[in-house]
Amino acid sequence: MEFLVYVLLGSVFLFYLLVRPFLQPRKLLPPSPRGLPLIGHLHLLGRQPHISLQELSNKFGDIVCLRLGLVPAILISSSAAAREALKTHDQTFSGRPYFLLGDYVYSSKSMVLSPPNEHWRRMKKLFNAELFTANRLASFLEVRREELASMVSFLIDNQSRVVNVRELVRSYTFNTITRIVMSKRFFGEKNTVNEEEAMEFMEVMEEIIKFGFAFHISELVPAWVRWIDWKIPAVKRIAARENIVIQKILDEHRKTKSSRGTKDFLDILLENDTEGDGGGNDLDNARGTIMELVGAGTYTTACVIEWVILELLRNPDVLEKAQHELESIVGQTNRLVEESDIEHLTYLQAIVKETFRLHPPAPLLLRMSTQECVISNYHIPKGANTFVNVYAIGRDPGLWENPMEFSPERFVGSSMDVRGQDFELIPFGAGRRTCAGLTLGLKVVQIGLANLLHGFDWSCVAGRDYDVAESSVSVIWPKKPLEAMVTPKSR
Ligand code: HEM
Repeated sequence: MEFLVYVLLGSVFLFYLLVRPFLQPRKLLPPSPRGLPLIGHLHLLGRQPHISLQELSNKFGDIVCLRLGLVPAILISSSAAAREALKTHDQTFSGRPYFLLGDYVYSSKSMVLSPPNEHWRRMKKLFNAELFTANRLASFLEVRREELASMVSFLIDNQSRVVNVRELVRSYTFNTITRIVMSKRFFGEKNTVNEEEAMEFMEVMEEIIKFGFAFHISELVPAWVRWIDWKIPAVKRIAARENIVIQKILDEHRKTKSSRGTKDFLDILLENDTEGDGGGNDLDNARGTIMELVGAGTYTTACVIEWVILELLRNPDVLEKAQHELESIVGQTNRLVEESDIEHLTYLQAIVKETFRLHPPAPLLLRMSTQECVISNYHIPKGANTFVNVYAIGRDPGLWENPMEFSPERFVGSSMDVRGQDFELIPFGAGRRTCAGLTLGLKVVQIGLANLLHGFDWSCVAGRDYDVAESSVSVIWPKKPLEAMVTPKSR
């Protein structure tokens, strides 16, 4: 008898398990293309994922459900859905996907790659209260001026020669950011490091960026099987190399402390390092953060300036208008354009916005849903890697008239901005994971450009292509490094 009761209860329980999925209200997932076993939709990403994903959303809609390996993913490609995700559900989408790099190279002390954990919150507070305040940024005004002057004098010395614009602007943004972050200058005559050290730093940084932008098996499987990733030894080697480079910087930084008039970011990070071992040896926080700040702040700013110059060479009427504005606001003088001039240079600001619209350096925002939610009536599962396609939004014909045309005029008289409030244009992201260096990044771009355009005439090099093909790795540069003829204005 007892046995029969057990059998009956067991059968009822089994029946419940079988029918349970049908009793619950069905959750409507976003549409999804047909995937392959194991890899899911990975093969659809191609060499330029922002473009492949844009094509996918043209077919399947603003929100698409994907699977990358065994990890669920969501693709968002409209400004309305981006607003819902990054504003209405800001906290839910404040996660980042898992990156192998974050675990090993940054010892889980990355700001950019961390989930919204205690470490990230502490760093965010420090960034907002100490590093990126208006006063702190003002304390580096002279650094920015010196680097502008140095770029200008390089061009005067090399006038009427073909200039490699990528090298020129990369040196400018690199020197500016590394001086602010750690009082070091890597390029040019007055560099504070020797060539070998500069090469090593750049190589490590590029290795990290390249590694970070590739997919690795551990990023495509559940957490408990990440150990199978055969790239772990490679990432450990990169971490070891990075450690040596950073340790050198930290040792030297400590020695030169008394000679620094202004505190740099590293000084502040070290003063606030309560997570390290306190003995001045570990300093994981500072280690990861300085490399990240340099990585996040240099290539992005340099590539925007390069895209602007390329678009101006393709659109000489826009170039002429920008130079005309500069002459009328700054005057026909040989002085540097100052940061205080920028607010009056509205056409220049419109050019920068238009370039961000067509060529956002980071075309995909990478987030992770930290809990379930509903967007545009679709169910979004917890733990979904989420791509917001900033590139597709910037070229959406439903939002922009003649979206493929470079036309800064569309921003003249418009209050639309790049600071994360207008979801049609979010090159710096939006919400709580928005770019921490937004204000600094914009300053470096705008003032760099203003001086390049005010002081010099620009023209194409005969026989060179000036198309807008894009590179396929890391931040999105023009495919070929831009070259141009640059002549100082005769005044
Ligand atoms: C034109 C220049 C720049 C562009 C276009 C840019 C773009 C971005 C984007 C798209 C993100 C991800 C935002 C999101 O997920 O919503 C980001 C994050 C970040 N950026 Fe920038 N960035 C620029 C300059 C800088 C500079 C100059 C720095 C610092 C020196 C910086 C530091 C960071 C950091 C620390 C994060 C991570 C924030 C977090 O995860 O909480 N960026 N940036």
